[in-house]
Amino acid sequence: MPAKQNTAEPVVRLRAAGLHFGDRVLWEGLDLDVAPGEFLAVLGPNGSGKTTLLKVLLGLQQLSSGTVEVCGHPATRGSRLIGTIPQQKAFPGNTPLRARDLVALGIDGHRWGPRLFRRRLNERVDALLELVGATGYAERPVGVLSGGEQQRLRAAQALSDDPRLLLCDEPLLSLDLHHQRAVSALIHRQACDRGSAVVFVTHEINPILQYVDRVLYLAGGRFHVGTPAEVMTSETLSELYGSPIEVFRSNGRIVVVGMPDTVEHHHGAEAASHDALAGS
Ligand SMILES: Nc1ncnc2c1ncn2[C@@H]1O[C@H](COP(=O)(O)OP(=O)(O)OP(=O)(O)O)[C@@H](O)[C@H]1O
Repeated sequence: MPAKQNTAEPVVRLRAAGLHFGDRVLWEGLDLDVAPGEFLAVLGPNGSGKTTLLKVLLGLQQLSSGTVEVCGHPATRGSRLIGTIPQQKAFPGNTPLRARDLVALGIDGHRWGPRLFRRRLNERVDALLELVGATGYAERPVGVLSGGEQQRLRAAQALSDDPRLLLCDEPLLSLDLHHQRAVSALIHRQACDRGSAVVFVTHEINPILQYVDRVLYLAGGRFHVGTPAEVMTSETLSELYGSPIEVFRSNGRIVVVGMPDTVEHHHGAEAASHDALAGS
């Protein structure tokens, strides 16, 4: 049950979704709706399939079983309804783009017509640069910017065309605390004010805890969906990981103790045991 009671058609609809590579099961039997304006955090250890889930929504990865729809249609590549902040990779030093050119690339000019395009494009780019605190380096080549400066531009680019679905793959990596707060607040505003559904992959829930409606936790071929209060508990995480884990709350932060170094992936029929855990 979504935390927000939203009767609108879901932006994301996964039904009986399964994904495996060979006999290695990432997840199976995943039923999940993400509503307009909902902020879903996707957590889980390395290799649990978080980025692969985003690829499925982008139409870049076929499901092994089940169906996936985005805005009522099967997920397809190149959808302009989706904005993405990808996992960070530095731009090469000689990338022939200024910061503002990168943001402008995300904007679909056809919406405004050619005559108005140039002026309104510039206004929109200026507004986005200001939102992410990048006005000061708008004219600099992206290849010479720091990792955090580049990441703020990716956030601006992802929001530039007002996406119905915003996919974020660890977007806070390499941002200092101030800009972590600014970028996560910006993403949250996009959900609240513009009704975008947000799917936010992260290893660290605390910087976004105040914004998260629900968590999809993937681990070892199993998953659990629910509010942070339902999922981030000693009982649920111990069940998911198959070993004792303690979850504490302190000063509004969640502290998880006892994570195993490696997580066994379930294979074939064995993975069906996730059913008892699926809370969606
Ligand atoms: N096309 C593919 N063929 C085979 N295996 C793949 C393919 N794509 C992904 N995998 C495997 O699926 C697993 C999940 O990968 P994914 O990148 O989704 O993990 P993740 O949860 O995002 O991890 P991380 O936290 O490390 O970023 C990995 O073990 C990866 O090697």
